[in-house]
Amino acid sequence: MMRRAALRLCALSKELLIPGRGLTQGSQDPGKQGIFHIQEACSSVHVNHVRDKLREIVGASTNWKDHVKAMEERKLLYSFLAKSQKELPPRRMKDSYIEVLLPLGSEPELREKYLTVQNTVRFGRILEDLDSLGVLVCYMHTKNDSLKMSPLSIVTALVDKIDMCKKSLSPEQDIKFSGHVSWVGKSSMEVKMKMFQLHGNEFCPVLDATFVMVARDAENKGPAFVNPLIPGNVEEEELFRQGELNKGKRIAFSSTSLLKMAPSAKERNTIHEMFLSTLDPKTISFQSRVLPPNAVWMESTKLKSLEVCHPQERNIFNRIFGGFLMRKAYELAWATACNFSGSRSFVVAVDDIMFQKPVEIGSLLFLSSQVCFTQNNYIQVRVHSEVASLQNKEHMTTNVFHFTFMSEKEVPLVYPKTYGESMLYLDGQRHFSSMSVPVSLRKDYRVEP
Ligand SMILES: CCCCCCCCCCCCCC(=O)SCCNC(=O)CCNC(=O)[C@H](O)C(C)(C)COP(=O)(O)OP(=O)(O)OC[C@H]1O[C@@H](n2cnc3c(N)ncnc32)[C@H](O)[C@@H]1OP(=O)(O)O
Repeated sequence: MMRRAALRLCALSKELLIPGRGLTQGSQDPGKQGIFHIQEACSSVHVNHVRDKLREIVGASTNWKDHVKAMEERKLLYSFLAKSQKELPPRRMKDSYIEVLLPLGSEPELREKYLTVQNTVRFGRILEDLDSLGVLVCYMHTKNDSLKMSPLSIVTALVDKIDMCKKSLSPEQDIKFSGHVSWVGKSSMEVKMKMFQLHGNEFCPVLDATFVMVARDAENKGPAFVNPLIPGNVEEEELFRQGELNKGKRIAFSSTSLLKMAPSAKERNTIHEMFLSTLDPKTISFQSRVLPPNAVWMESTKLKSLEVCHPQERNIFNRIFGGFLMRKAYELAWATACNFSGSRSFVVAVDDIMFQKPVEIGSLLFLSSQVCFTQNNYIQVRVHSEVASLQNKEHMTTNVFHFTFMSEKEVPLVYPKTYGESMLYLDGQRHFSSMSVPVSLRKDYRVEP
């Protein structure tokens, strides 16, 4: 079995290609828009093949009943892990570059899975595809042709950001994803991905995403070294430098987290002013609170859901697939935004989704969503996810998700009542301010769950 998987891994890059579905469609050629020009990348992987390929690369079982045996086989791969990063051959960005085709236009039978009732594309499904693509990109970067199967378990650690561009997503036009590793640390890899949709004869950009993936040992128990990355030209050097900066920004963002540090003087002032504006002028008391006009209490915006994590939603390492977690959190966030605004809401940005702990199969997944900040038409929604097992009722946080939506009409302000909610408000404001897509871009743009 290991030998078979090895051969498949070696042949991966060639085999994945679909002849005739190349980069050459349209003048907005994603390869040419990208950082490097890839002569040989003239074909795309079909979206349906991505997961199968991932399964083959790590030798994951196709049936749940075989998962223990498959994991036993992976234990034999420990000896293939590098003892240091220096042992591993450096890679270029083009080595990990992949394109994936989601042929919604040319293969209508694919559409059902991606369709919303408003005849747009389900963003939750796109999140799943991005997650799988990100992992496949990393396996391309770390590919070792002499090995039977990859000794690495590559997991999603962070969705750094996803920015939507202005084009609407039609369920009747082909979509293309591209991605490559843009920065590496010792065991972590930053992956940049783009998404394009066919408009007329051109593939036009619709989304930019940056994920961080982490390589772990064969059983996903500890970190594992990944191949160094050597930038090949000035543009790639800039991308690499940006990756380094992103790491620095993440550390800075986390060290000033409101879980660790008090809010800034300006933020404290904001909260105090909000507090004062909710005091009932008729009673001289800190206790009697009334809402100002056109405002709602933050606590009344909450929505919750529960998922039972069945084996069907497993990833290649027999934990719950990160894309599934994102889709579920996104759909709850979207419902929260629509419920709050009373109108349709469209996702604008996703940022800083940290996968703190793996979710075990069989867990109960509790999602809790609330609006934590608003401005004009914008709604910042935070989803907190916790797991508990049937045996052990203790809840453990696994993820915190941040989504920015735009509503069709102006939305009320949200007011925190407690100190904890005030921190949620400020955290939401920080995430909203870090959004990089210019507000003016979003006119004709519709993406839904
Ligand atoms: C089988 C049939 C099904 C087939 C279908 C399946 C679909 C396909 C599925 C495909 C698969 C889809 C994929 C899935 O479904 S993966 C499932 C979703 N993800 C997870 O479950 C991951 C959960 N989290 C963890 O396990 C840990 O927190 C990890 C492992 C992430 C870190 O653990 P820990 O903190 O103990 O690690 P460390 O201290 O040793 O650091 C190691 C490195 O990691 C870097 N780092 C850490 N955190 C972050 C962060 N937040 N941002 C940026 N970087 C971060 C850190 O800087 C360091 O880098 P470097 O200095 O070494 O470079």
